[in-house]
Amino acid sequence: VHITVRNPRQIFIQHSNPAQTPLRISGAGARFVKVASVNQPADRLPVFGYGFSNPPPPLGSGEDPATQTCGLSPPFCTKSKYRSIDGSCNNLLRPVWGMPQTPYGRLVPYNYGDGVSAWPISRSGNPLPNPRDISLRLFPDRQLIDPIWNLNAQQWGQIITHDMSLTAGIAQSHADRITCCDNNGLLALDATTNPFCAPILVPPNDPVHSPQGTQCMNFVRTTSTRDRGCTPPNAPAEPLTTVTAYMDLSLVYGSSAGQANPIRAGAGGRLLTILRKGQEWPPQDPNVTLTCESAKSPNEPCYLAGDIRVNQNPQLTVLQIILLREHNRIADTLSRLNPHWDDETLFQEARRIHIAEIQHINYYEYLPIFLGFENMVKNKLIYPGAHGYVNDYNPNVDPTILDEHATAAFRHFHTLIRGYLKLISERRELVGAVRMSDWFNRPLLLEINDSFNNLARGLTVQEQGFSDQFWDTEITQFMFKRNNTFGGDLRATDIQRGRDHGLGTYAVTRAACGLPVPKSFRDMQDFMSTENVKILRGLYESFEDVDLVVGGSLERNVPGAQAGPTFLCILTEQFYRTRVGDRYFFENGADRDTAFTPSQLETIRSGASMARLLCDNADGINLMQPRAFQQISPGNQVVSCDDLPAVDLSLWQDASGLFK
Ligand code: HEM
Repeated sequence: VHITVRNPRQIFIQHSNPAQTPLRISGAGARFVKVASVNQPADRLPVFGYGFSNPPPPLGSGEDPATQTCGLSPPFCTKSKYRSIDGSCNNLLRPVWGMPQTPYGRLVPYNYGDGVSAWPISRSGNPLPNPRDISLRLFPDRQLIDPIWNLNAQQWGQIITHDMSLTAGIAQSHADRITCCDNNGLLALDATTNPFCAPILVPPNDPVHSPQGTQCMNFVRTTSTRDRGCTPPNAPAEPLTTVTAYMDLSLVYGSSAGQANPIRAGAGGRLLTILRKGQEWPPQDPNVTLTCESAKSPNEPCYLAGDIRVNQNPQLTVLQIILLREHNRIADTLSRLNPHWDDETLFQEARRIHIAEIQHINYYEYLPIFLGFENMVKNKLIYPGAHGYVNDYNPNVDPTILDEHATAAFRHFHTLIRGYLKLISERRELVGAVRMSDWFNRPLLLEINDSFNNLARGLTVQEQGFSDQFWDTEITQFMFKRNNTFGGDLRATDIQRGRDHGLGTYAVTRAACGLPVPKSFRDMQDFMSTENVKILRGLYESFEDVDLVVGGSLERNVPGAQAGPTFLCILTEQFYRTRVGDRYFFENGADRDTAFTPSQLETIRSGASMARLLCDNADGINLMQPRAFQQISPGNQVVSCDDLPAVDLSLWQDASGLFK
């Protein structure tokens, strides 16, 4: 069945039997008819289903690179075969696009209380409903699990997130730099005086926190262009992101030379590792007490990587380590094939192959699960079965991460999180489980006995949570609880962050997506359940006040996808831009200096898979199901890792010495 959401912009989703969907996904086990290579004219506007074109101002029309980087010196570009570490010069005409320390992009105008930076308010001028109250009433814990996809699908989403954005000035894992609400849940002196403070107040009827006497949860506002003094007086504050926007594994390699250099080994093109009990682990963070605040001793493992969030939760850290080892595995193989290559060539070539593998996994294996296969094909996000290059790079498409994506739509997938993590043996038997909140910011767990391998297998065996309005209490009652009985609430934080960034409301964003716009609470029943609309009516004064973060998460999922129409619109737009706005996207062959050879591209397409990534980089994993984002099932049984296709790195052998 084709589902068509109303004109002029449309979402097409093929409603297919979900059990069959995975068979359509590329990677291991894909069956596609080959099509010829695709050439998109480079100067076309993004002909994308939703029609957001946001054409950039013509060059020379006052676009000032210095303001775009908020005071940092604009980059000087030389054309290179390799991506820069900070994303600069990916777009040769607009070299700051996608760089760290630049503002998030926007689909709809800012919605601050005063149009500049003040906290958003309701139409009537009254405060918006309390975010913790909204969380308690609309996002409770029901433990509904996904029948098809495993925890790896959930966890990989966080990897993609960390590759794409990071709010400036916010720790997102360890203690914030400003205390608006102290560790005992009491309002601090700064709460009312520090302009960065917007603590989440605990409502008096909070069944969890009120009896404890907890008044608040800490919340620090994101650093914006105004805070850095690079916005004119009456222009809206633009929140900043601090990592590269590109899908370039910045979480592995860092987003600046200062981050990248300390994690490089300086020989063999490798990243730095420490050998313990015969396995490679990331280097130690020099500031254990700050970074891994839950560590009981400064000698506990606390990792340093390209992203400051690396230690945040055990399964995130498992995947970061898998990615670190994959880089070194590629570098070691290249070094054997090409003994004449120096450290820099080996590093850059390994990085380039690694990024291509992950882009392939992200677009052809992961995203179709959440955005819907047909939706991605129709909107030109993927070209399944393509043979040869897909030349769709468009220098007019800005790859900057949209605030609506990072602060609302992609955060919806916090709903998939499971609070207890299963430990699974090689025989795929349950050997234990850990509670997430016992191990936030404490990666020691991974090095206890065989936990790393057990957790990695657990990712592929345990079910992810269902994509719905139900959230696990480990992240709504116990997040970063440290030594306390209870902790923070990620859902309330997401709602508060949306307001902090002045996101447009739910109704305004629906309009921007070309979706039917509600004219009353009652109209909202077309997109969400009557019970939820009733609760919304009890919380908000007007349907026009409903936050995007809240309304978007309550919509019924579009068949074949794991989000409602509004979030699907935003996600599809973002991942379109991320692909088409990246000159180095792995399928792009328009520029011979940066392209893979046709045979290299084919081996990435046929050999890179999530299953192979896990097999190759966890010592104890010798068996894996081919579709590693999907639970083990009759059509997806574990097989020997040796039977899974692999990327043929011999195609990078440089016998002629021409490479260097
Ligand atoms: C156990 C898993 C996870 C935990 C504990 C977690 C926790 C957090 C926290 C604490 C923040 C910052 C909140 C704030 O202060 O605004 C955040 C941000 C975010 N999370 Fe998660 N998260 C998890 C998994 C995921 C997953 C699976 C996704 C998506 C598939 C996701 C998407 C995002 C996004 C897009 C942001 C905003 C990033 C930025 O621009 O800074 N997270 N998460």
